[in-house]
Formats: sequence, structure tokens, C-alpha cells
Amino acid sequence: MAILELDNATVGFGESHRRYTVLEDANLKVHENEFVAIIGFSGSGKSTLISLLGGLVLPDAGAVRFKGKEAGGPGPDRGIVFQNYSLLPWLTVYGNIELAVKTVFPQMKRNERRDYIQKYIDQVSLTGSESKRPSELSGGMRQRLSLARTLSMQPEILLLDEPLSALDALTRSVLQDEIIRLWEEDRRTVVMVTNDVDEAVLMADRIVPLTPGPSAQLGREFAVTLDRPRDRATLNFNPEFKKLRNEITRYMLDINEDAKQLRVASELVLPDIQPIRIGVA
Ligand SMILES: Nc1ncnc2c1ncn2[C@@H]1O[C@H](COP(=O)(O)OP(=O)(O)OP(=O)(O)O)[C@@H](O)[C@H]1O
Repeated sequence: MAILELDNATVGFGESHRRYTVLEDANLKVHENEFVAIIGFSGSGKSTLISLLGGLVLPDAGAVRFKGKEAGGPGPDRGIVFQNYSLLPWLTVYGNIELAVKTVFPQMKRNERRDYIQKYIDQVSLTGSESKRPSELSGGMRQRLSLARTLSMQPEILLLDEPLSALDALTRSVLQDEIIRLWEEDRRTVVMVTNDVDEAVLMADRIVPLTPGPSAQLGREFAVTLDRPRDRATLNFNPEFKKLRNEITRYMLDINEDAKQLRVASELVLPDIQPIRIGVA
């Protein structure tokens, strides 16, 4: 059974003729311990999809199921890491994690809590920065903190909404490796949204493209069977990696081209003329 499932889920924003349908009849099954990457173009509905899986947005039609039951609103069982970190600026590194831990584990004793928080700070290599505020951290450090805060709540599923897209290429690759390392430690189920095909192939077990919006759906799936651990230095020369990357890129370009043509057809306004029968004397 899938741990998280979208069953013909439809989500839109706005009313009547101004309504914009972001996802329509979207179907997805995420299995326990799997690392799934969703790739899509900008504006296709990736963040909406993560919000839907995390319970921040409810479907207008269809269902989101967690362990076979209607998932409902957000909860600590589905932890989300956002693109823009969403940290509390007045709290320190320690304080940001502490707030989450106190909320999810209110019974935890003070001493135990201190060690527990420190474990997550160490795990994401923020040791020594405990008393810094988010404004004193680099982008990569903020994203590490955001990750540690979410992991400290021990969610059953980690939902990552383009967690690395705001980072420079070098920091991005360091954090990709860290996320993989953390995932390999306990194989928590992960759904990660990205717009980077290479990142998806490097990290995921399965890649599911999101078709361009409006009314986006989850398209043909690609299994990534490359052995783990995957070494980014040699991956570029790996024929299986190159083949998969090319296949996915080609597929994404094709579905984007199809969507463009459909949009042009639906936007084409024909002149409002009537045929006139002219009689010839
Ligand atoms: N709360 C909202 N109200 C109205 N429209 C919305 C809302 N949230 C998203 N949209 C629209 O839904 C579409 C998809 O947005 P979404 O943020 O999910 O895309 P995305 O693929 O994550 O984009 P990006 O890659 O640029 O972050 C966009 O056209 C956006 O304007």
C-alpha cells in the first residue's frame, strides 16, 4: 500500500470565470522509504502539489490519502521544507529547532531536549552556530537549519519544495549530498520537488514529471536504478545516467511543446464573420 497517495486530485484558485485550475485529476502513489522527485517547469504547480501532499491546501475534488486514510490538514507526520526557509528571524538556530520540538514533543524533559536538539544541529553541520539568528547565516546554512527543524519533528514523510533552488551551484551540490546522506541513514520517505533533471537523477529512486499547467497532471514515470551511493564525479561519464537524463529532458521538452501548441489553439481568436450567399444573376 502507498504511504501517501493522490487519487484524481484537483486543485484550483479563484472563482467562476477567473478560476485557474492548477492540478486536475492528478494521481500519484508514494511508497514507504522511497525517494521520489517531482520535476516540472516554473509555474507548473509544483509548490501547489507539495502543499496538497502536506495538507496546506485541500483538494477541490479527488483525495489525498496518508496510509490509506483521508489525509486532512497539516500535521507533524508530513514535514515540509520550503524553498524560502520560513525560519523565525527573532529566534536563534537552537531556538528555531526548540520551538518545533516543544510543539511536537511537549513531554520531553529539558535535559533530554537539549541533547536531542544538539543532535539535529550536529547532523546538519551547524555545530558552533547554535546562538546565531537566521540573518547571520548563509543561504546554505539557513536551508540546513530548515531541514534540521523539520527532521527534529520526526515526520514519517519529508516533503521538500525546491529546497536547493535558491543556492549557488557549489552549496547546492554539498547540500544534495547531505540530504542523500541523511536519507540513507534512516530511509525516511521523501518527496522532493525540483526543476533540475540532474539533481532528480542524482538523488531519487523514481522521477515523476509534472505536465505544464494549467490543469497539470503527473506524467510518465522514470525509475532510477543507478547504484547507491552515487558519485557525482563519475556520474557524468556513466552511460545509464546520461541516457536517463537525455530521455527525461526530451520528454519534458516534448510535453512543454505540446502544451504550448494547445495554449495557442485555445487562445487563437477567430474573426466573427458569417458566410454570405451571393446569388449570380
Ligand atoms: N494561492 C494562490 N492563489 C491564486 N493562484 C495561485 C495560488 N498559488 C498558486 N497559484 C497559481 O498556480 C500556478 C502554479 O503555482 P505554483 O507555485 O504551484 O507553481 P510552481 O511550479 O511551484 O512554480 P515555481 O517553480 O515558479 O515556484 C501559478 O500560475 C500560480 O500563479
